Amino acid sequence: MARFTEEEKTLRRIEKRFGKGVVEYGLIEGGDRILIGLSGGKDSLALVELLARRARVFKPKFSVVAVHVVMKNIPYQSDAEYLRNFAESWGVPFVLYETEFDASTDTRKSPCFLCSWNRRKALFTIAKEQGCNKIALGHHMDDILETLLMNITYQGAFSSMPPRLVMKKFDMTIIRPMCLVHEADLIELARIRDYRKQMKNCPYESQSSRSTMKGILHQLEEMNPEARYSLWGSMSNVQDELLPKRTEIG
Ligand SMILES: Nc1ncnc2c1ncn2[C@@H]1O[C@H](COP(=O)(O)OP(=O)(O)OP(=O)(O)O)[C@@H](O)[C@H]1O
Repeated sequence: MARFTEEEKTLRRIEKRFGKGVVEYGLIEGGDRILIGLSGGKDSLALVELLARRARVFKPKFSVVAVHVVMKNIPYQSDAEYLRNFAESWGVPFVLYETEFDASTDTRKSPCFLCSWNRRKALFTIAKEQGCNKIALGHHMDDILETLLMNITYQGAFSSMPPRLVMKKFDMTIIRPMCLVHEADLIELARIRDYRKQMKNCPYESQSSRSTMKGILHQLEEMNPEARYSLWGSMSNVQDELLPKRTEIG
């Protein structure tokens, strides 16, 4: 019987969960042209690799193109040449898109909100320019579960980031093909492949409540090793009749 090394096992696990997410949530169809948002972080680097490999073997055919958006007014640094070489080494065409926004026009909104809103807008613009019908983002299972816990805790809403979001108004679909891939495996992949770390991260970035939630997710998994699967399952097992419902007044 074939024996696999720990590295091979990690790679096979990632491929398996990636494929399962793609199929289970119907993320890729023949003829798709998918724009990959490549931030330079480990997750979107992995996404380029996984989608590129699948594009080679998947029938019916689909195609991919990667874009890195640079917000010129935010002093973070990314190595665009590294990203270009990385994408092209997987046979994925690479686009660098520079844009900026004026934070003084809306001082009520935080720079992070404005930056991500403008980045999202840029992704839609490039997707249209590149003839893409889908935009793929590098969120993984842990991101989605942390967002679920954050939305329950801070927004009082049972919601998260769906694997597939059809935006009719923009004639565009957002997909998260790594929705079933675990972050621990992506950390391991980054080590195996020796992905280069982002040169300088955004100075405004505050990850505090997200990293606290990451800790809480780990604590839940210590209590119950199956906790992440229960949390995931809860999103498609909402037992409406067992939840509080206000009676209409008047
Ligand atoms: N500057 C960017 N250019 C293109 N796509 C981006 C950019 N920043 C983020 N994205 C897309 O949005 C996703 C979520 O962004 P987020 O900032 O949460 O991730 P990240 O921590 O920067 O990096 P990663 O998810 O790649 O490790 C990324 O995985 C990527 O697909």
